[in-house]
Amino acid sequence: MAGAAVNPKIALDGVTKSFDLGRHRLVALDDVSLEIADNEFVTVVGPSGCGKSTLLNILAGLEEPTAGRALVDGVPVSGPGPDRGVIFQQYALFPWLTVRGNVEFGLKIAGVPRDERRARAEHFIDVVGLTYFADVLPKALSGGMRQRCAIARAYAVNPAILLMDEPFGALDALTRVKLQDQLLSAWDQERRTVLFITHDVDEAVYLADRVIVMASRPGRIYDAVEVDLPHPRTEEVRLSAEFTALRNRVWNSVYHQDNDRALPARD
Ligand SMILES: Nc1ncnc2c1ncn2[C@@H]1O[C@H](COP(=O)(O)OP(=O)(O)OP(=O)(O)O)[C@@H](O)[C@H]1O
Repeated sequence: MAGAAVNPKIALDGVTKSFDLGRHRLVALDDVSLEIADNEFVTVVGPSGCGKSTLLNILAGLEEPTAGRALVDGVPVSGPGPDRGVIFQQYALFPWLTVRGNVEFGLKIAGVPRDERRARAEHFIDVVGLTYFADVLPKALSGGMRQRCAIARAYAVNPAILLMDEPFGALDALTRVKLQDQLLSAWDQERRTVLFITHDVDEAVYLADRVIVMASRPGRIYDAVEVDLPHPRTEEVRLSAEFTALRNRVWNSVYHQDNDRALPARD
């Protein structure tokens, strides 16, 4: 099993997911087992179609495995829940609500009283650096700012787990780097268990405690790379020889995959 924690926050136990495509059956995930510790930041990289989103959707409770189990705190996932905040590439903000309104929305649904709602929203709007934009509508925000708003909204409901599916994929390189730093600084302040999907190997290494590399046909875990770079992650870390070595290691694992190999299961 890739990563064995004592009491894992998240566990995938022999998860297989296949889709019926009429005359064919597509195995999107084949016997995937993975454990993620509480407050661990795990990134997932791999070629297009290797099942990254399927894996995240199963954990989010949006898809059901065909075989095997997804567990959170030892309890099988049976649908979406407030313990798991999900952030997709397309920031799904309500266009008719201000930044504050968007961030408060989930709290309102959760029945959080007005004053506490306000205070919590304010705090997380601050954390993502949108203080001066709290009262504007999403249409007045740039793409990066909208994504920061989505992050504040996910953080505000205080989920123990953040599931992020290429959240910075649509952004320019500079905004992306800034959001990576902001996400890490938010994570340093308010630790969460994070599963973060990306196509960007540098991003995967920079953010993670551990990078999971997947392979396709069938989708499976191919490699797991521990990232022992210091925190806080700074530009110095990003430019260090240690970072480059890890990045090259992950790059090789993603782009020079040996089709017969899969990470052997640990006992
Ligand atoms: N609802 C579905 N019905 C049929 N096939 C699906 C469905 N969802 C995913 N698949 C297939 O499962 C495989 C894995 O898809 P998935 O989106 O999980 O891959 P991915 O690694 O996230 O890809 P990408 O990096 O391109 O976003 C793909 O071959 C895809 O076509």
